[in-house]
Amino acid sequence: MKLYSTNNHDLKIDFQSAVFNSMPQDKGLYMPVEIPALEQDFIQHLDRYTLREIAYKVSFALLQDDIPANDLKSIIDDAINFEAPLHPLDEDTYVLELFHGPSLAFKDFGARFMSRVMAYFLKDNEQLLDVLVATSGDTGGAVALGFLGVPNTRVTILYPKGKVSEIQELQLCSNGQNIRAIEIDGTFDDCQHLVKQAFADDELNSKRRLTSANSINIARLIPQTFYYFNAVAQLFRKGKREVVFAVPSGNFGNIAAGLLAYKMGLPVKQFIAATNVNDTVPRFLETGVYETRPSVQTYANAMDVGAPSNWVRIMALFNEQRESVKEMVKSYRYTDEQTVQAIADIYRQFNYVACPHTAIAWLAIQEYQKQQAPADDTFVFLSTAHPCKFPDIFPAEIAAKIDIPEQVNALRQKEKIATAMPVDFDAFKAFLLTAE
Ligand SMILES: Cc1ncc(COP(=O)(O)O)c(C=O)c1O
Ligand SMILES: N[C@@H](CCOP(=O)(O)O)C(=O)O
Repeated sequence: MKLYSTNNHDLKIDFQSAVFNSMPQDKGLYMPVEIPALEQDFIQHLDRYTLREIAYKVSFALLQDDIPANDLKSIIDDAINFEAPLHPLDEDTYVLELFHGPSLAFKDFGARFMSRVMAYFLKDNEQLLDVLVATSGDTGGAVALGFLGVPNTRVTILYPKGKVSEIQELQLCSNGQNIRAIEIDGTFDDCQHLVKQAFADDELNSKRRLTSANSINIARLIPQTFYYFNAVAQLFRKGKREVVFAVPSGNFGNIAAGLLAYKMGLPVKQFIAATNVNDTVPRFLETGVYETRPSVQTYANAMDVGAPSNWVRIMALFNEQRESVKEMVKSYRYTDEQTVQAIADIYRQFNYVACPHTAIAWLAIQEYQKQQAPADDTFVFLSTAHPCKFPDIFPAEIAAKIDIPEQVNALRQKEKIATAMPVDFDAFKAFLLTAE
């Protein structure tokens, strides 16, 4: 697969280079030069395939020139070793549960695939790979588990102090080995900015081999297409064909992957990007003005992103045409009060406990339904994290219903180890240069 920079269409590189360089020097993002259309026979008969078979077919269409078929299959089988089931709320509404991986968030798809792809490409005796990741809550934990013990790699996680849940923090800060955490006295956007500054710093790049495990890295995006195909496969088995996906969105990597799947031929009627009050994208779609703002802290903390890095990819998928994006992507925003109310409503109506991010996607479906003429649609909202990661958000009655997975009980026994740091690039650079 050849990739170009969204800031310079003449700059083209191969997949392996894009994985290790993660971001072009011109600060664009890498996108496939050509998006392969999947065979109609495969699309029409998705229901015949398992998640892993789908993952292999989709990734092979993209990466056949980069990773031999058998190696790709081994990577998939190792990385995607958990399911993404659809849970019915009613006849036409389903939750796509993406939290059955080790870190209990959808990030496991991207992080596990990416770590295995990097390990595959890394050669013995190469310079240590410094993997940087900014997190607003979930990415860091998934990346930590994805890279834990991977030889020749070292992960540095930056997270905003006081803005992640206790369980998320333990997932970031209790790994040891080749994983270390920095607690930044700022917002997620500050963390993301520090990481981007590191990639642009000549001295740092001459002395360290840096790469990103954020969704700016194309290796994170590809595996996130798998579960959209697999959701449609599950719906086909139920005889359902017209699907509307609602995606809780922050950095817009998840929905960008859904739109990539759509461009590869996945039949989808509509995407809905649901945000909290960090509403850069819904404002842009309404007004045409793309204005990033400092992020605001909310209950859906992993979506507290004021400058969503993947939006440029979505614009690129639609040839920079806002009107075309608007046709395929509706976008609505919600406050914390609405989020808490939605959690209670979902619980009361369906006896289902949704995390705050997931609840926002459900709200967006309600809004979309109000605005459209009735149709024979099936609604799928993505559940991006296990509710146990956010125990403080739920009223006691609902919290009591949450099944706590074994790995969370084990986490609570562990010690938090993190380096405290202000929002100061010099301090971050010194840390990367001096620490062994
Ligand atoms: C639980 C959860 N929901 C939603 C999101 C938003 O996803 P994206 O940043 O891909 O838009 C995130 C973080 O990325 C998350 O951790
Ligand atoms: N919501 C994310 C923020 C990082 O986004 P990513 O798209 O780069 O993974 C998180 O949970 O950390």
